Amino acid sequence: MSPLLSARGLTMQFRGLLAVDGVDVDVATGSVHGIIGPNGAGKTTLFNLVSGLLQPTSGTLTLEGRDVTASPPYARTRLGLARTFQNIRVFSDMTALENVLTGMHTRLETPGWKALLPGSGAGERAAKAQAMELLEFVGLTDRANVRSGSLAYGEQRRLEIARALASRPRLLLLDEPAAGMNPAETRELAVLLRRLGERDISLLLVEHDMRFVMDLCDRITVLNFGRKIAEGDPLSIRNDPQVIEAYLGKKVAERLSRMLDA
Ligand SMILES: Nc1ncnc2c1ncn2[C@@H]1O[C@H](COP(=O)(O)OP(=O)(O)OP(=O)(O)O)[C@@H](O)[C@H]1O
Repeated sequence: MSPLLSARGLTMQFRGLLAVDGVDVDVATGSVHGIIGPNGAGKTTLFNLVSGLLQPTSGTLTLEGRDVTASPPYARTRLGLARTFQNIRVFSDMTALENVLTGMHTRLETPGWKALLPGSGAGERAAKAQAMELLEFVGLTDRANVRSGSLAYGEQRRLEIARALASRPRLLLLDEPAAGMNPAETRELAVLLRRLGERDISLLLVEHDMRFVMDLCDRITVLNFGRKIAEGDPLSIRNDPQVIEAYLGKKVAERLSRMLDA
């Protein structure tokens, strides 16, 4: 089966700096794929290239076999790509339900926000029912009519995911989904993300929380100084000497390896 998302030689140069340097990545249908790497490795830049916020200096990107290298973000959304942001972006003055309805505008004939207007009848009811189903899926049914700005942090993150799901993505990009969460919220999030597979949604995520990444991902790509230095399942990545060295520095990695060998 051809990959859902495929990057070939993806490169992004900011003036003299190669933030992403000739990266090849395939995200398989049905997989949870993590991107990790030390600070400044190029993870966010890679993510912005995939979602279309940045145009690569060179390289190609295909989504289900279609070349989307030059497509703007909204066109990628129509083709099945959705994302959440590191700094949660919900509309804090809208209710949770209204936020999810805004996420439907890419695929509804009656845009989500219009469905909120009185008198839009069947369209309004159908859109609300779908939005409520998504709120139920993320565990926020009883918060539907609460102003989003007053939700707890972990709830806002789940709301952002519900809104992203409203565009019916095939691939959901999550930028540091566990950032700022307490351990209980992180565990709940992992359970929720695993259940996305039941909906035929694949995941590509950037994350610093190693335990979260190792527990959740089927496959991990490791970047360092913009280059891909390793790729594989969590166990092989955990034991990869180049990955250990990238995180710990050469000297510490060598000392650790000597200690483990002794
Ligand atoms: N718009 C930009 N202009 C110039 N340089 C940039 C720009 N965006 C990122 N960079 C540089 O590109 C490199 C990669 O940055 P990026 O934010 O992609 O790394 P990262 O792996 O996401 O880091 P972190 O884990 O700290 O978020 C860094 O050296 C960064 O300073």
